[in-house]
Formats: sequence, C-alpha cells, structure tokens
Amino acid sequence: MPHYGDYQNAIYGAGLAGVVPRVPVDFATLERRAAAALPASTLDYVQGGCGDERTQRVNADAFHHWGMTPRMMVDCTTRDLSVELFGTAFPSPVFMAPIGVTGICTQDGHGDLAAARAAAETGVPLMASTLSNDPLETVARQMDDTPGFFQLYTPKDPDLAASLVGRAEAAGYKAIVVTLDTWVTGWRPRDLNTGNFPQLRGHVLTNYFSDPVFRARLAVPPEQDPAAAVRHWMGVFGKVLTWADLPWLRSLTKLPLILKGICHPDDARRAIDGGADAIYCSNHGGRQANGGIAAIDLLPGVVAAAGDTPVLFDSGIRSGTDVVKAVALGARMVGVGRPYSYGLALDGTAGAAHVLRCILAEADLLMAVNGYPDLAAVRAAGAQRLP
Ligand SMILES: Cc1cc2nc3c(=O)[nH]c(=O)nc-3n(C[C@H](O)[C@H](O)[C@H](O)COP(=O)(O)O)c2cc1C
Ligand SMILES: O=C(O)C(=O)c1ccccc1
Repeated sequence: MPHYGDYQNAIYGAGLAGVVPRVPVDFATLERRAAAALPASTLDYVQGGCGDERTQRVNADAFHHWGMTPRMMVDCTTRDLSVELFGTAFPSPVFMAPIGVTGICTQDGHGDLAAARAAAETGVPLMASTLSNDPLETVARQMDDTPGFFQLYTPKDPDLAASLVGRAEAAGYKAIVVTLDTWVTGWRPRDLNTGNFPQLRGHVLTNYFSDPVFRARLAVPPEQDPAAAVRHWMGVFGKVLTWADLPWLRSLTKLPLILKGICHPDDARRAIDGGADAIYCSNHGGRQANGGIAAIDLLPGVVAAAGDTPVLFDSGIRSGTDVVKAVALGARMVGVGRPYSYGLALDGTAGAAHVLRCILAEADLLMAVNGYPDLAAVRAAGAQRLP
C-alpha cells in the first residue's frame, strides 16, 4: 500500500540538503509559475473558460462551503486510499481527467506521452483524450501497468467512432469515456480575443490523422494536405448525442462505458437505464457553459440517483483536501484537470507526477489527522454544507 504522505518527509528531507521542489506544491503558486512558462495562446486555452469564467471560479470556490469534522483516537497509522472500479483495484481515487491539449503543454509537443509516463510513475490512471498529439496506441504503451481509460469525442461519422473505440480496445484501455457536453465549443472570450483555437491550427488531431477510416475519407493523405484534413476534422468532430444514440454507443464496446458531463439526477438515472457502467459528474471545468452551479454542489444529487453505480467526478479539484471532500460527497474516483497540465508545463513527466504526489500526500495526511483510515470512513463521515 503506497504511503502517499511520505512525500512530505521527502520534501523536508531534501530541504535539509538545500533542495526545494522544482514545481510548487500549492495550486496558486503552480498556476502563476505555469502562466509564466507556457506560450500565451496555450495558457489562455488551458486556463480559460466559458464567458466571464464565473462557473469555472465557483467550481473551485464551492469546495470552501463544504467542511469535514475530525474524529480522534482512531488508529490511522497507515491509510488505505484504494478503490475498486469495474473489478480493478486502484491505489487511490485520483485520476488524470482528459485534457485535449496535453500534447502542447510540453515544449517538445509530446505532452501526452509525458502524462502517460506520469501515470506509470505514480499509478494514477490517465484518461487519454481523443485529442492528442501522439496516437492513442503510443500513449497507452507509456503507461506500463497503470490502467488507462480512453475518452471519446463522438464524431458524426459512425464508422470513425467505431474505429476509434476499436483501436482503444486493441490498445488495452480499460474503459470508454464518452464526453457528452462538448459537441460544440462553448463561448470562450480569451481564445476569441486572440482568434486562437489550437485544433484549427492542426494541433492534437493525430488520432484522426492516423485513423484508417478518417484517412479513407480524404482525397489525399493528411501529410500531403494538412489544411484539407483539418477541414474534414471540423466537419466531422462533434456529433450531437441524444438518448436515442445511447443503444448505439453501448453497442460500440464491451468495455465499461462511462458517460462524462452528467450533472442532473434524472440524466444519471437515464444513463444507467441505458446501460452506462459509471456516471461522470462534471461541468467540463466551466469551459463549456457559464452561468452554472458548481459541480461539487451537484455531485450529491447525482450520487443519490446513481445508487450502486459508481460516480466519477471532476471540476474544481485543486488540492488533496478537495479530493477527500469529493469522496466524502460520494465520488468513487476524482479527476484532476488543469493542475497536472501546469505540472507538465513546468517540468514534463516529473512535474505532472509531482503535482499528483502533492495532491495524494495532502489527501493522505488529511485522512490521518481527521481519523479516516480509509475511503469508506471518509464516505461515512461525509462533508457538511456550511451556512
Ligand atoms: C485545456 C483543457 C482541455 C480539455 N480537453 C478535454 C477533452 O479533450 N475531453 C474531455 O472530455 N474533457 C476535456 N477537458 C475537461 C476536463 O476533462 C475536466 O472536465 C476539467 O478540466 C475539470 O476542471 P478543472 O480543470 O477545473 O479541474 C479539458 C479541460 C481543459 C482545461
Ligand atoms: O477545450 C476543451 O475543453 C475541449 O475539450 C474541446 C475539444 C474540442 C473542441 C472544443 C473543446
């Protein structure tokens, strides 16, 4: 069982030798440092959100109106953060949420491989986005024994959808995560003010350009006419999914199917009735719709509706404390988004691994201090909504 809190001792020990962390341990400093390191266009895309970014801000701020009560005299010498999902044991509830511009978060353009190596080093699973600078097969190979998930952006071309899912299965991904909330791009003033949308500049489309079905639709290969390939991508990218599509989505794979972007209890029930194996409660980090409710405030309703079906969560996780609160409110697994992108930007694989280790160490030490020896105890303790 990993002792995540030991990372704190490692940092203090290095400090005795005059060595301080290359990447900050807290989110505010991490974001400031990443802002100075990333090209302005990438920073705007990663850091920005929809409208005046109010939903993005409340996602993170809302964690402050949930509080936990410590219990004393509990033997918490070691903490067990492990969870089970679809019969697989994971050492912790933390995973890396899919981030479609991971590729360009590192200077070499291979951020997807760096993130997959961070997964291998930490045991924190990566949900690999359809939008990637390296093919999903190459990304999977970097994960070693850490299970990976494949996030599907469902294209309008059903054969292409089937091809992407088939490739993900063959590459060994353990589940298919279908994102429901991004068939069209939300209104993002930062990117609009600079006229920058990375995909249109040919970034992160490798899974399409390497796909036999996608290639068969083009007059000439993407290598010969990248602009035409990007235009084809624009036409095919975002299918509007309705409940009528769920049987088809379900039929695409025998792998567990996770639906991402579900925030309403009725939608959770309908997804489960339609064969989803897990619900992923998320508002896309406030990037798609503004004027929304903080995702963490919607989680309890989704968890209650989901019953025994596991619920994954992301949107606003900035610390280990946030992870513990999300588990207390019923999340089986908890996704980290922007923070690991910033770790990648500052120090590649090591930077992302460091960000994840800091989050895990804080979660572990919080459980130690609060008298929660495992995640069942966290869940039983719950979190209280503050007035
Ligand atoms: C730059 C960026 C790109 C993203 N790309 C994807 C994607 O390709 N697929 C997807 O399902 N979600 C994508 N998301 C949403 C994340 O999976 C996740 O829901 C969100 O980042 C959580 O919010 P947080 O970053 O504030 O923690 C992206 C998020 C960011 C910040
Ligand atoms: O930037 C995003 O959040 C994202 O996931 C996306 C992907 C493709 C088109 C628009 C948005």
